[in-house]
Amino acid sequence: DLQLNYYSQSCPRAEEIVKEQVIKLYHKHGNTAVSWIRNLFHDCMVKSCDASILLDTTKEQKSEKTSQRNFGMRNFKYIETIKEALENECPNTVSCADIVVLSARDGVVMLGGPHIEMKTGRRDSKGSYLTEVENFIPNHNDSMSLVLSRFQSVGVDTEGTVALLGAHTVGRVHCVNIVNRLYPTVDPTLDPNYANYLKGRCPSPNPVLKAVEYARNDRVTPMVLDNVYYKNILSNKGLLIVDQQLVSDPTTYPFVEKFANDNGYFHSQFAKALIILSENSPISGDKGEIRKVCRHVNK
Ligand code: HEM
Ligand SMILES: [Ca+2]
Repeated sequence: DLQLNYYSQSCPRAEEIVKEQVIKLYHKHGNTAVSWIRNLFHDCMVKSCDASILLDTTKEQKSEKTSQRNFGMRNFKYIETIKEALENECPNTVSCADIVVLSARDGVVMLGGPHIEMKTGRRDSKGSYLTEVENFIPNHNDSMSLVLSRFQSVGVDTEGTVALLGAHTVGRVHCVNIVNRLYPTVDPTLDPNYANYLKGRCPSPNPVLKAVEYARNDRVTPMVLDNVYYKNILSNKGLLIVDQQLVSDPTTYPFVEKFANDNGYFHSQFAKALIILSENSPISGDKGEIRKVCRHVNK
């Protein structure tokens, strides 16, 4: 079972080592901290927090990273940097799944979010679940009722879902995920000045998939995990359809207002929901394994 400080006997400095590495990496590549938060969602949502997202494609199976829903995910190689630091001190002890969770926790702090107590003791999957990804991770233009039901299935309620989407207060979105709101006509729910900015970022209606054309999720404080996201969507400056729907849907709107008015309250609800997500069906006992390298299963 998961517990606080699971490694206190087997690797007393485990959490400290993860934090040191997250801080170091943040100072070299600030966007690593952003990636760690997205990693937690894309790993934990699909079956369990079991580091299945981290596995590379092999002869036997294709990586979850190849799913369209995981498009744009980056910095996986730096997970290995964290893992190597842990292996140096305590070989074969700390799971990649716990690295996913602890690095997200520390990434949140680097981006000015709350410190969140997270349990550890997860084990790593022995395979990936590419074909399952689309059953769990919603698309950027799915309906709010589908989004809410997906999160409900892992125990996150409506308020928690609205809080978790606040993660879109950091990072970027590639033009492929935006152009459907700009061309041939501008989505009427989009602020016209903001639409012009987005057209400047994404000048072509048919962007090349891998082109480095993207817009910041939040232009005001793009590297701070704050409630500006909610202020943006209240003024029709949501980037994705799913973001903007939080305002137009009457079940989510009250929470948008609450979070927009109170950053501390947003942080507390974000923390609560991230813990629930991080505890989604962990692998424990003698199932799974502790990977030696996060991108492939043990030989
Ligand atoms: C309905 C739920 C969600 C959908 C449909 C969704 C969709 C997306 C899309 C399409 C992108 C842009 C990818 C790209 O073009 O590069 C993105 C980025 C991001 N998402 Fe989500 N997301 C959802 C929920 C979440 C949650 C719950 C979190 C974390 C708690 C999260 C964290 C992030 C982060 C941090 C980025 C920026 C990544 C970067 O800059 O590298 N998302 N999301
Ligand atoms: Ca997973």
